[in-house]
Amino acid sequence: MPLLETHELKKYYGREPNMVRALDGVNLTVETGEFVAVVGQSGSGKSTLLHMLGGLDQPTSGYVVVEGHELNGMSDEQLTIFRRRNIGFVFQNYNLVPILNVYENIVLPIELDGNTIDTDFVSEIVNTLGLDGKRGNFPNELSGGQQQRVAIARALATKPSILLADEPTGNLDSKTSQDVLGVLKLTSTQFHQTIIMITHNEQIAQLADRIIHIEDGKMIREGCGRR
Ligand SMILES: Nc1ncnc2c1ncn2[C@@H]1O[C@H](COP(=O)(O)OP(=O)(O)OP(=O)(O)O)[C@@H](O)[C@H]1O
Repeated sequence: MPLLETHELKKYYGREPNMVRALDGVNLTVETGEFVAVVGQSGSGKSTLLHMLGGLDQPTSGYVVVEGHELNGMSDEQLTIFRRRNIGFVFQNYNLVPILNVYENIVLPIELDGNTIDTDFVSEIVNTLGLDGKRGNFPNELSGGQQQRVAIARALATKPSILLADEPTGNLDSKTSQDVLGVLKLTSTQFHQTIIMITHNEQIAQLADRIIHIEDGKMIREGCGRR
């Protein structure tokens, strides 16, 4: 069974004659441990797809199955819990909590779910992501690249089935982008973490195992990255 599967996924906004077909019949299958990049131009439907995969929004028709759970049948409350336990999100703007330090930001989702912190695992993440010396720092004391590392660490801390990254290097210069992408790649190999990353940048997408091109809400072709 694939880790994630979509079937004829559609998301339409508005009504005819002005209806926007943001997603128009996407059939996608992702296996455990894969690093998949979804590439497309602005307005091609990338964010809409990611929102559907992460249960942040409901499709017009079609469905998404993650680890055997069909997201579309879930109530908002069930979805919130499902997301917290199964999906790690990394956004362009980091979304860190400014009044919490690095360590507190990383373990926050675990605490919100009422779980005991696996301190060995969190330490492994913190060390792997090069944040050991920054545990007590606050987000405003970190560079953009460091903040994104914290966001990635936070996403990994709950051991999610899937990490969804939405233009994770969109706010970073090219050198820092390479650094953060290296961290994502390391995450994929070291923790065997399944990752779906969206980007408009072909070069960035090359880092993934598999590249899916999307245009006008449709998957137009698929290829392999450079690895
Ligand atoms: N809430 C909404 N209401 C109406 N139209 C929307 C809404 N959200 C997205 N769209 C439209 O759906 C299409 C796909 O948008 P989406 O944000 O998924 O594209 P994208 O590939 O992520 O673009 P970008 O790279 O610029 O973020 C666009 O035409 C957009 O204008």
